[in-house]
Amino acid sequence: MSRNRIDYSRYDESSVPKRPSKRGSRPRTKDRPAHEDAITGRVTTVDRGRYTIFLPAQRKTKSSRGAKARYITAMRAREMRKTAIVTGDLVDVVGDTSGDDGTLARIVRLQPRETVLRRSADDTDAYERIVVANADTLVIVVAAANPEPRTGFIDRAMVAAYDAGITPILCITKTDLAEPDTLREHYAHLKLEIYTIGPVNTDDGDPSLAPILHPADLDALQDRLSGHISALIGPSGVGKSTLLNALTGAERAVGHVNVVTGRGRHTSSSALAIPLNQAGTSMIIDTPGIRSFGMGLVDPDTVVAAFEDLGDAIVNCPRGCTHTEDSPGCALDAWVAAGHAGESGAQRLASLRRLLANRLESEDFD
Ligand SMILES: Nc1nc2c(ncn2[C@@H]2O[C@H](COP(=O)(O)OP(=O)(O)OP(=O)(O)O)[C@@H](O)[C@H]2O)c(=O)[nH]1
Ligand SMILES: [Zn+2]
Repeated sequence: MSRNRIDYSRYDESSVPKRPSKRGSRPRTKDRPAHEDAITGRVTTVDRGRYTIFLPAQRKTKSSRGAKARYITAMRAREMRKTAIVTGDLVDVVGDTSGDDGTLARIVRLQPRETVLRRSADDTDAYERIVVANADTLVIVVAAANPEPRTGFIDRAMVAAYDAGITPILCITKTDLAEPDTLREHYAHLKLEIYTIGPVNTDDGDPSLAPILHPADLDALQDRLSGHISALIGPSGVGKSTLLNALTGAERAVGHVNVVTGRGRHTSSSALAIPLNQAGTSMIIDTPGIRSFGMGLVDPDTVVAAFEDLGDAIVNCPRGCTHTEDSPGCALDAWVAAGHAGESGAQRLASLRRLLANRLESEDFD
């Protein structure tokens, strides 16, 4: 599908072309530099020029001895110094890739990104910077109560996800404190996938005890996240750490290293990817310190196109149509009136337009 996308490179030096397809990931032979022996891993976190990289387990073959999953620390090779590399990036590394203490490998290539999430510009930085690469799922975490869920937050996170080509899912925590029904209804027409998470030790227990999350709730979410690279975002206090610990706790022995950072406690404000399996095909990416996703560059066409029963309508819209209620000649109204979006098409369109309008509000996450 070809869309008129904004040229992000004008805004952010760290942009790289999106990967057209899984197959096109190898650079063309004429461009392929040396380093044929490089191996590929995923950046799990970045701290002051040092990249922690998860190398998945490699099966033993005739030409290779195989290897256990491990973390290594690397820096960028000289020719990569101007290339921004973020959590979630797939990189090719050479040098000492043993992961032994004190070793430092070199990143010689950045693989094309499938998706990017940007954090918004703020007082300290005028640019929307890429903070997570290659996530295919965005888990939007809100509490049923304490703090009260805010639909504005959820809406903007959804728009950021759709714009980035990422599937958003909603995870409602603290279901012991309130029924999540109102939220469910609010999003029913958008067909947003919703998971609920509650504790087994409700109210009557000692409030100083950490909540133990319900295994059935966790299983359902874990199943959904398996085989995916998922970024987690949520306002402060919703129980994100509790959830992350529950989801990843059982897997801390992966690769026999501290799976959280590979190197002790996580202190940088960079996003942090936590592998859930040895193959590195399932990961959860925590996004601490990211208050909101960058939406200054959101393309309304891309967001509408994410809705399969509405996206086809917009070829008939005037050039530059923003698809809002007051956009003159927006073809979505006629499309829905003609029944192309089904019986609840009107509500669905209203919900979509609410998303598009809410993205322009500059409210922070917390
Ligand atoms: N009642 C109830 N409390 C919970 C639940 N999950 C977490 N909490 C409590 O909510 C508070 C916040 O939980 P955290 O896991 O620290 O939340 P967080 O989202 O990581 O918060 P920040 O660190 O501020 O970002 C803690 O006191 C938890 O014990 C739950 O399911 N029910
Ligand atoms: Zn339109």
